[in-house]
Amino acid sequence: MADYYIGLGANLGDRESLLAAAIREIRKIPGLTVSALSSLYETPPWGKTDQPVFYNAVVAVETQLPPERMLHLCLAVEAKLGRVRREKWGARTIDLDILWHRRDVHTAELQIPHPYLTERAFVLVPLCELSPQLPIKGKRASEWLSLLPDAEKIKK
Ligand SMILES: Nc1ncnc2c1ncn2[C@@H]1O[C@H](COP(=O)(O)OP(=O)(O)OP(=O)(O)O)[C@@H](O)[C@H]1O
Ligand SMILES: Nc1nc2c(c(=O)[nH]1)N=C(CO)CN2
Repeated sequence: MADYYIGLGANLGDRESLLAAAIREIRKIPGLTVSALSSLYETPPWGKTDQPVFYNAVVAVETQLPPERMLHLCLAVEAKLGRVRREKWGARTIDLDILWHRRDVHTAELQIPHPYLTERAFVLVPLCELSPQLPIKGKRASEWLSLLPDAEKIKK
């Protein structure tokens, strides 16, 4: 089990290069190690379905950095890679979400586990590749995934 799991998504531009660039930027952050990378997945848009197909992946991170600092570092990586916020759940060049941390966080700015984690096969499939036993809200990650009907639409 890692200290953090971070979800990466992109559905605009060169999606594979953008995810690779985001992982490079995360690796550059002092005081942090990326200990595992999931496969890259092609995933149908969730939530707002009239937008391009996404690429998604998850990285496992080891660090003592606190969650608020991790959020600001993730937002800085998004800004560096040209993320423009237009609409909720809309198309984006890059999105970094803090999916899970060793301790839960519930502040105005940050919710960990990520509020939609257990509803999103595009997150749970790569997360389960890394850590199927991860405890999330009283169940294992793999149990949450088994409850989702659209898991087979997530392709490596
Ligand atoms: N676990 C989390 N990881 C990242 N951002 C979070 C988290 N919890 C709350 N937030 C807040 O969400 C904001 C980012 O929202 P963003 O525009 O990326 O939403 P979205 O990607 O469209 O939707 P979603 O958050 O459902 O994936 C951040 O500025 C942050 O304050
Ligand atoms: N497949 C997929 N769908 C999404 C994604 C995403 O990363 N992948 N991100 C969203 C908002 O964060 C909304 N919908």
